[in-house]
Amino acid sequence: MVPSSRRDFLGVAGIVGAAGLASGLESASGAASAQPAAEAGGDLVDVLILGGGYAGLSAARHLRLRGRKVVVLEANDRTGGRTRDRILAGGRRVELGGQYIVPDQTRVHDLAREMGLEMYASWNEGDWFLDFEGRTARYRTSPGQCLVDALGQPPEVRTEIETTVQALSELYPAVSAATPWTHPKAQEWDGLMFESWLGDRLKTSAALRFLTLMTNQAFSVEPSEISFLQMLWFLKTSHGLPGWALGGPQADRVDGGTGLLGERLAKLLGDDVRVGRAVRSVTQDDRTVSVDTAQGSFRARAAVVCLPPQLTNTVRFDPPLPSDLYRAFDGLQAGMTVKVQAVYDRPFWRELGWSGNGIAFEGPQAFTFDNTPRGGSPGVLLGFISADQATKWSRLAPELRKAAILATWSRVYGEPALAPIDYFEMNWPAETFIRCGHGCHLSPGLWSTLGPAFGGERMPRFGRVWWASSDLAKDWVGYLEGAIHAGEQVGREVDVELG
Ligand SMILES: Cc1cc2nc3c(=O)[nH]c(=O)nc-3n(C[C@H](O)[C@H](O)[C@H](O)COP(=O)(O)OP(=O)(O)OC[C@H]3O[C@@H](n4cnc5c(N)ncnc54)[C@H](O)[C@@H]3O)c2cc1C
Repeated sequence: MVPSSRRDFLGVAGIVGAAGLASGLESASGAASAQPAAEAGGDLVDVLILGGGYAGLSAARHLRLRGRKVVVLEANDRTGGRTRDRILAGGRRVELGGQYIVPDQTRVHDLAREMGLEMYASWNEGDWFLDFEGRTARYRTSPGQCLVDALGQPPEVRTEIETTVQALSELYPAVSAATPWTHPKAQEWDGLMFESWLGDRLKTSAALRFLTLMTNQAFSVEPSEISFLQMLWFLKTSHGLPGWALGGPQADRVDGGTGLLGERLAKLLGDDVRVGRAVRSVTQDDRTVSVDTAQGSFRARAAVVCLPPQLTNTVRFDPPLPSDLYRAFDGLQAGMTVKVQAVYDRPFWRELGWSGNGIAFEGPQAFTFDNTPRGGSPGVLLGFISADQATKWSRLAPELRKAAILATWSRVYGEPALAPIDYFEMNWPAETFIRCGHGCHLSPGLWSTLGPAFGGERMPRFGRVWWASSDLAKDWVGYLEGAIHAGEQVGREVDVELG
């Protein structure tokens, strides 16, 4: 496809303010076929994709399906980004990163089907535990049911929690996922910390603790780190509060793991995926983009940066990024999530009537889920350590952390929980090429001023360089669905511009 008119095309160029860089993609098209193999990196390809997570792989696949020649440059020695499986003794896999998929996330469901993998429901039979203020409650949960009753608190706590969740639910739909700064109250809400908004409403400390924990778990942040606008935007792009964060059951899983799903997607692209290629710099002129790695240079007519976006400024851009785009990326703060898992020969807690799911307000791992692979063996307990708890516990010696985590589980499930046959942790913010948990958020006050740099309805762009990642998606931000959504959207936008 070609831009509908020269004027439309220049309109896009005007948006990115790229000092003339955006013009000329159409003529580069001719140049690509007439003058291939122009430099050390080999052939001039259509599009270089920087980063081989779900966003990068989805963009590459989309462009490949439209006949574009693409090369994916991935820094790590594997693709998949924030997904990865660990293969247990016996060959079953468990997920170390993103794993749960809700029914509405149709892109992941479709991808799993296409890659020959089935989805299955997370385990939710049996009782949940709730550790709160020195008391362990045992309760049953079902879709739509909230754990508030199990807190054992006076009725006003329940009322405060319910009315606050209701107030959020009424406000977030009016915030645009693509252009949150256009809301009439955007500036006011971007200057208001979510913590202050909660503090003004809540009179009981139990309600505040509950809503803080929910924020930590659902979005990997503290209410003191984000503006009220950021919170409403999170809710908008996540389609509301996830049911599990209120004590409902977890979503579905991919049989074999989301790591395997990413591996199959990468396999489709074959040799066009190059691992071990950490991008150091991106240079563009009005015809091509050159990308430099320690293992050589590559050249294309366009490039898509699919890194975790808060790592954008670890790459040198020539010409430099416009100041608003640079500052917008610079203003992204990483959320914190660490996953810990203990493996047992069988899910023995199920025999005691426990589901293997629960919530501990005091434990390092606030949420626990039964992560046993489909088929029921071996038994796996999964814990999430999030936000400030993750920062605090990451500083401690691994033995201390492990002891505290297993102690939480043994208080509920008894002594066998202290003796797993395998135990492992995945600290995503400590990973060199990830450096964040589920995702990231903009520092308070920046949405209303710098938000437009992220492209509005379109993906961010500077000349011949575009961006895509789950954190920049226009829907399902911070989810695998968002990564695919962003990858496909950028694929469409680049394809149109290449003509
Ligand atoms: C602990 C945890 C739990 C999660 N749980 C869920 C869940 O249950 N459900 C869900 O849907 N989502 C979940 N997510 C979120 C989901 O995993 C992410 O949204 C998604 O994987 C992000 O994909 P991406 O392609 O945008 O980015 P990434 O997966 O981060 O990919 C970016 C890629 O860029 C590469 N890279 C970095 N620097 C360079 C460089 N200089 N040069 C070249 N390559 C580079 C990285 O190595 C990486 O492969 C979770 C995430 C975490 C961390």
